[in-house]
Amino acid sequence: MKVAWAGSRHAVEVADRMACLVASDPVFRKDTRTMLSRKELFKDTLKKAAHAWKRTVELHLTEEEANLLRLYIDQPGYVDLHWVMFVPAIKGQGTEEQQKKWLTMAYKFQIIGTYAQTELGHGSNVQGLETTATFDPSTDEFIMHSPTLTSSKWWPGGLGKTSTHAVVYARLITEGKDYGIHGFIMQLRSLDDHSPLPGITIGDIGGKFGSGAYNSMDNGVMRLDHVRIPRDQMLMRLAQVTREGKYVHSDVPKQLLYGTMVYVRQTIVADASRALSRAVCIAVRYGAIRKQFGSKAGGPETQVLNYKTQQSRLFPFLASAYAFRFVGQWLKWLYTDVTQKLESKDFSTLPEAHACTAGLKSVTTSATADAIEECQKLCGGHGYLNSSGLPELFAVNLPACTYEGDNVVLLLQVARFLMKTVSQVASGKQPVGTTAYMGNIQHLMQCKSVVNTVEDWLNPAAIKEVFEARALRMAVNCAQNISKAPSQEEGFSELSPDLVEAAVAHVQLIIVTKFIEKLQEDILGHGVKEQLQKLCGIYALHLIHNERLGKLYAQVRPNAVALVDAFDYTDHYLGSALGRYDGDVYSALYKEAWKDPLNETVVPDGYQEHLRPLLKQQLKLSRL
Ligand SMILES: CC/C=C\C/C=C\C/C=C\C/C=C\CC/C=C/C(=O)SCCNC(=O)CCNC(=O)[C@H](O)C(C)(C)COP(=O)(O)OP(=O)(O)OC[C@H]1O[C@@H](n2cnc3c(N)ncnc32)[C@H](O)[C@@H]1OP(=O)(O)O
Ligand SMILES: Cc1cc2nc3c(=O)[nH]c(=O)nc-3n(C[C@H](O)[C@H](O)[C@H](O)COP(=O)(O)OP(=O)(O)OC[C@H]3O[C@@H](n4cnc5c(N)ncnc54)[C@H](O)[C@@H]3O)c2cc1C
Repeated sequence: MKVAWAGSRHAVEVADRMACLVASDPVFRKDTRTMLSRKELFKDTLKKAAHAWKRTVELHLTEEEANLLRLYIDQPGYVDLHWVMFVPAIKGQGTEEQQKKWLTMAYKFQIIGTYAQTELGHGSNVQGLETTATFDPSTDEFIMHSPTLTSSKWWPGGLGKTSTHAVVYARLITEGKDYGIHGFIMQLRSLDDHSPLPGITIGDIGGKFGSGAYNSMDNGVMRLDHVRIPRDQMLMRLAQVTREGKYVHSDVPKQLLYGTMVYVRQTIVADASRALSRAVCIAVRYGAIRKQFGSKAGGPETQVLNYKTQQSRLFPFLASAYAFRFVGQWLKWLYTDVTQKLESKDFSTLPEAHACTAGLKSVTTSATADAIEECQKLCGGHGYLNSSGLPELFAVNLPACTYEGDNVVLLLQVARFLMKTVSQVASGKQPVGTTAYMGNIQHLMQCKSVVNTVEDWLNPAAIKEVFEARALRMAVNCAQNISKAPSQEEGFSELSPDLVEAAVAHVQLIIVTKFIEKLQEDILGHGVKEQLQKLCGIYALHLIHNERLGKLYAQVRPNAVALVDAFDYTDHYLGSALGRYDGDVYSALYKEAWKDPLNETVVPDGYQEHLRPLLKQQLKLSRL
């Protein structure tokens, strides 16, 4: 099962090696992270990032190994933005010459970069950004400027205190005309003493949700006051400004400007499955250890995992973790395929790639955030302790519902794609890829489900047809209702809640389909495929019909702990007293409690000042 989860034997081996490297290095300790002040936490992040880089160089780690090392350190920081957004933005939007110049420095960490798109006034509406980049032909430079308070860059990770450079998104103005949003490389801080360059005001935007968690990241604010940069720092793969100031657009779709977001959304699906699997691992292992009430008077107490209510709340998350993992692996393949096509100037699959990455990012991160919260409840009181690992896991993953595109805004993008596809089908065009099922409209609009029993849900053809019919009927229903509205735009706006539901149904169909396709592969190991078939059934059925699931849960229960062991997480990475591999939960909880700064003294600070006078006062009053 470990191989099925990881994707290959090689993936299991390299992940194990990197996880152990991190777990065995004292610099990467994280058990007291939630007790650090913001300043201490930030400094700890700087230390860990520098140490990780030192180890990467010393051990000559490959890119794959270095990425895993960063993942297992498990502490958001400026390096995430550098590798996940700054480098990909230059790769996707820079010319070969620009890539050579900037990536050479970025790969050696001679510069640290971030992705500065969002502003105080606009995040979702990228076309509404206000920062300007005005070309000055007299000096061959762009003047980068924040004309209003709301144009302040706001949120970019690593911007606050660390980044030396950024890809900054701004409105390109040349020859008096506004050509809309483009990317520019800017140096922000001195490479000698790290002070901001003239004209740049820069800082951290302040503490965020939860203790520890995303507070290790210095999300930043930046204002630009007529800062000049050379013309060749405009990213010029998609469009150029000539020496004379002429704007020239390449013959590529302008949406490629959004390419970095497509790339990152795809990686976020993998992150979501990992976060969900960690929460499920904690809740399942703890559920096997925690006992409450006896079945008979004097008999042994019951493991809480054996309660049917516990199973019906938890096993759909277990199934979802596997479902998201497999769809994430497929999405990575899709992204690679689209990128290769783009390189040979085939842009035909770009809209589908956008819809798939946007939709899957949205559905998987929303489900993951909800599930982590529920796992806290599934662990009872102990789940609410920081030492359970769940509060921090929740706080770190909650913003994934917002960053890289608000989840509702992204589902509306999927809905827009679906409405276009429905209208193309109506005019006789055969849809392809993940919308190919819409071509089967006559049948799917009328067919009746052949699913009657739990066993029917293990029949892939039956499952797929149910999900196809549901997604298609919801999309067609929306399209019909939009066509009755005074205008397309008004109809879309009025029906947006229904459109979001239709988009979710389409995305869930993709997830179910990719799970089924995974089951058609050669899967080694005794009983592994059978367990995955049950999980696929649970994932599909829990979205449609909760009542019939009890039988499947009972079949999964004997292997529940093994199914989470297959995630192959070290105790260090899981970071949970409740989810420990050895099950020694109570000693761990007890030991963790004594690490809290409040326990440094037996009598707390503040006793003499506040508590003692109060108690004495009350004592005096009672004696009167
Ligand atoms: C150890 C670490 C632990 C935990 C951390 C875990 C993981 C960390 C990993 C990664 C993440 C790291 C850090 C997070 C950092 C976060 C960064 C950010 O948030 S960056 C900012 C991201 N911002 C957004 O996503 C903004 C969202 N808005 C948009 O994308 C667009 O504006 C929107 C699509 C909503 C609207 O675009 P617009 O042009 O205004 O409108 P329109 O709808 O008309 O679209 C026009 C046309 O273009 C098509 N299209 C839109 N987007 C894309 C795209 N990306 N690709 C291709 N095509 C696109 C759209 O469909 C339409 O097409 P048609 O005209 O209909 O054909
Ligand atoms: C932790 C974190 C890290 C981030 N890192 C970065 C970074 O590194 N670089 C960067 O540039 N940005 C970053 N961001 C910013 C992030 O990309 C934006 O916050 C995100 O795109 C959402 O935009 P917004 O904040 O403007 O939300 P808004 O668009 O203001 O959303 C507010 C509400 O309005 C709703 N809404 C908005 N538009 C519509 C619509 N058309 N129809 C229906 N409902 C709508 C949304 O659903 C939401 O409920 C980060 C954000 C966070 C939280």
